[in-house]
Amino acid sequence: MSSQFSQYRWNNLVRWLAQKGMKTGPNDLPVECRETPGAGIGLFTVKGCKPSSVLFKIPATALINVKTLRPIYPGNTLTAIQLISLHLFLHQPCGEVEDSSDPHFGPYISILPRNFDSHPLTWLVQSSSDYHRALLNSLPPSVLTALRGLHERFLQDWTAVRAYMVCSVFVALISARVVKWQVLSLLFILVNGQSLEAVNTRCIYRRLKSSKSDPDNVTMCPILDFANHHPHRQNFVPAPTDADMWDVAPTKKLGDDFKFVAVDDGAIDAGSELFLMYGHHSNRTLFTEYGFINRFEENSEDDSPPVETFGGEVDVQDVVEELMKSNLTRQTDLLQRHLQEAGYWGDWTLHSAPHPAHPSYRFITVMRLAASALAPNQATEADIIDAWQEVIAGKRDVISAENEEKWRILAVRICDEVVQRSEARMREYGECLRIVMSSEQRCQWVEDNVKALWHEESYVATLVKGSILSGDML
Ligand SMILES: C[S@@+](CC[C@H](N)C(=O)[O-])C[C@H]1O[C@@H](n2cnc3c(N)ncnc32)[C@H](O)[C@@H]1O
Repeated sequence: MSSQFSQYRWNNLVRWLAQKGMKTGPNDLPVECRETPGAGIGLFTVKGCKPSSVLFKIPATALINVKTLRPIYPGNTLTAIQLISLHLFLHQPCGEVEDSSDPHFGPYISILPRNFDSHPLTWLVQSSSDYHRALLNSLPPSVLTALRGLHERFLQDWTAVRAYMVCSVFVALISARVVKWQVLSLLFILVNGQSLEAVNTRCIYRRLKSSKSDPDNVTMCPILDFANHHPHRQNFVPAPTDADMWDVAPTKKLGDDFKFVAVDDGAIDAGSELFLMYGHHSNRTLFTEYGFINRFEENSEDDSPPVETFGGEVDVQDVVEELMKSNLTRQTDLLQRHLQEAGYWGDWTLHSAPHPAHPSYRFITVMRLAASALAPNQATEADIIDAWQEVIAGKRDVISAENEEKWRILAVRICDEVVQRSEARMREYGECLRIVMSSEQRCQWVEDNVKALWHEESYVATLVKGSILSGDML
């Protein structure tokens, strides 16, 4: 979006919010949206804000969620994500220039991004481009697995939304009151099958239902929507509502207004970017769900290498599975069954922080079992499993001192494998993309993200190996 358009659409948004009763005068709304390098649009303060001061309060009627949408689509059984996706899909503006004609949320929908080419889900949904296919093939296996999981969820949501729209068209035809959008949308679905990434990347938790954990407790919220993520510099937060404090559903029909306040441990200077922390997510999750990653930060003081400030994490399930298959051919299925029954299958991760770098307990647990099964001793299968289960149950600390030594050797092998693989893939990567696309059509930011994911694999595995060998990690 050009800055001219973003200013025009921002003014429209603020005017619309004012019509809904929001205080938007120069002394009431100390924020504005601005372009940020590498992160699209961000939210910035236009004047200094005191700790705990109210930054803005969005009227409940301007939020897009189950409470505000259900009356527009009566009788549906869609989830919040599906309902919001449906509404955005039906009212997304065509092209770059037009605005949304939605009578309910038009100015808000008009300011949302319209291009999701940098989001990896787009690469899967529209895998027609050679470049997107090459990027997908370049992802670390654990990232691709997570992305395929997200794609599955996307397809389920899309199927539900589509079924609802087709059904609405038939109902309208039968009652001979065919509304224009319904016919148009049916054509759209049959011809296109559009993607709905906007929803996933822009929803925030909001208590709307009687149960705290109801998945429909999400909302899209104008203005807040421009807040980018920072792994440790969150400077504002949603203010808790009565519903949050009393752990009940909100009493008002559309829920409460949504208020945001500066954090209480520091003032915010004028011109600062306002950051939220989207969660303590690994880069694998940030990349698949939101399309960006936490980057290593350049060290401006001297020439030392960029520093990691977010806690690197690598999922090594595919490497562990490969090791089991090639060394424990006959026992692999049995080990998998026992790990699954005990709830320890998968999610085997290595971490660079907190110091010392370390593998997760789940990883250690699978290593103990694999090392035990690999050991050339007289123990029966039943003995091996019994001893391992006693460790999980806390009845003994370890299987044996020897097993502790052996799993560490295995873990180091896995770290070496991760490092070698990521170094090889980083070497091949640039060449592989150059072959499919000329440089003008490529996106450097996206390619750097993929490279950084590989770099993180090698960085974290090297540190974990160091901790194991030095004995830092007991
Ligand atoms: C809620 S929106 C934030 C506003 C967004 N930057 C925009 O231009 O509309 C979330 C999206 O912003 C981008 N984003 C957020 N934090 C980021 C960061 N730290 N670095 C890069 N992109 C970021 C990602 O594309 C993410 O999916």
